[in-house]
Amino acid sequence: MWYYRMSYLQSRLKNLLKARVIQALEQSNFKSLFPLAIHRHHTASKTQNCTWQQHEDHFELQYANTVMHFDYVWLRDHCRSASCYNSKTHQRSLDTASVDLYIKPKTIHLDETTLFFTWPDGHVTRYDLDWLVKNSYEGQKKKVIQPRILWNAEIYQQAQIPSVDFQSFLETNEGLKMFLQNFLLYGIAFVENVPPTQEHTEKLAERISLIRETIYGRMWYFTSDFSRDDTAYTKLALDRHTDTTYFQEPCGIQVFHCLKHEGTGGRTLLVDGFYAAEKVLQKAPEEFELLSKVPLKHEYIENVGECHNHMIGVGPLLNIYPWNKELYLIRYNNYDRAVINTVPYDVVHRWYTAHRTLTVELRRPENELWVKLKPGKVLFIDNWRVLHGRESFTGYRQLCGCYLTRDDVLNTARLLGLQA
Ligand SMILES: C[N+](C)(C)CCCC[C@H](N)C(=O)O
Ligand SMILES: O=C(O)CCC(=O)C(=O)O
Ligand SMILES: [Fe+2]
Repeated sequence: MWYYRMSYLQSRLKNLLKARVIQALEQSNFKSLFPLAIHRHHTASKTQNCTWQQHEDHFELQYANTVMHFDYVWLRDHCRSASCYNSKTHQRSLDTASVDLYIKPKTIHLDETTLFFTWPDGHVTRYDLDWLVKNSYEGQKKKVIQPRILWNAEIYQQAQIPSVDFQSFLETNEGLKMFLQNFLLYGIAFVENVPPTQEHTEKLAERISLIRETIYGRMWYFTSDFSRDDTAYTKLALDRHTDTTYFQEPCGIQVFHCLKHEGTGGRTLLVDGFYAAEKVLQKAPEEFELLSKVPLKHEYIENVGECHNHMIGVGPLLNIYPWNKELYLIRYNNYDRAVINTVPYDVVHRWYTAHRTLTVELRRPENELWVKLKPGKVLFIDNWRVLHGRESFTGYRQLCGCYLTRDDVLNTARLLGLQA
């Protein structure tokens, strides 16, 4: 919690200082020096109800049931006029460092749904009111970046999500879009009737993304042959985990295709990490907070044959966007978690308590979705959200797959009109 307190205190201190400064200014009659002290404007028209106030250090706008606060530098920086912004490349041309940090508008006026700011040098900026609502901090705070359906086994099974057919995935935008929509909502999705070869699996992957090459290769192909220093390359059971927690940026998506299994066992376990984390948030919010604030290391050390690797990734178990507290990444791999030496003893004890609470949620049998991967059925897993594991097995089992770069999967989804 000490991470949290530091920044909280800092911001309290800042606010206190700000209040003091304003008080001091008012007491010594400095107010008259600032002609813009506070200007209130009420504009009620037939179509919109918009009110604004010009404060000393920011612009306050009420519109579409939202009270918004805009810094003047921010407003000047976001001018979309032809000289400040290239709307063809969608890039800023304005040199932000040339803006006076104490800039204030000379005049402000509203015309229909557009606000006009005239700056001291005469430059005019137009802001569409809806654009401001959409891009204000207050507007963003109320929104989720990624809509999701959190699930346990029953919720997932009841949803009866269809698998997408290989042909329709490769050849139609509808097939691909349906697949991606399900993938974004649930964090897992299946493609069926895939010819059981590495080449066809690669084709699938390339349809939605770039393949993320790692120390395991580009497309990997593995059996229980101990070829690498990792339990994945055995017949042992693997408890739920996310992969590559020891990368600074864990792989975004994992693709699995079981090409062959002559034997018993070997089912795949899937658990929605965000569903479990949400339960922790409801039951013990301070534990959720701790898991999202305490950074830890995960580590991969290997010395086998030609493979010499030492990877270290640092980050908290739960990663959230600070402005809306939305979860976007869970790192959970008890096998690969490194020595904890970055956390003082009293915090570490509370961290273990929080880790236990999360583990209890992740291990509830009702949260476990078990599937048997078969040749022809390819599974895509959001490795930032859904944990996977496997049952021990007998006999010869061959799995192929790859990791995908997350940015490129999301890019494909956005190009198809999905929110991602
Ligand atoms: C998928 N593939 C077999 C290539 C890699 C396995 C990586 C296993 C590692 N312990 C981790 O969880 O990251
Ligand atoms: O063998 C399996 O089904 C999965 C093993 C595993 O966790 C992995 O390869 O990442
Ligand atoms: Fe794994």
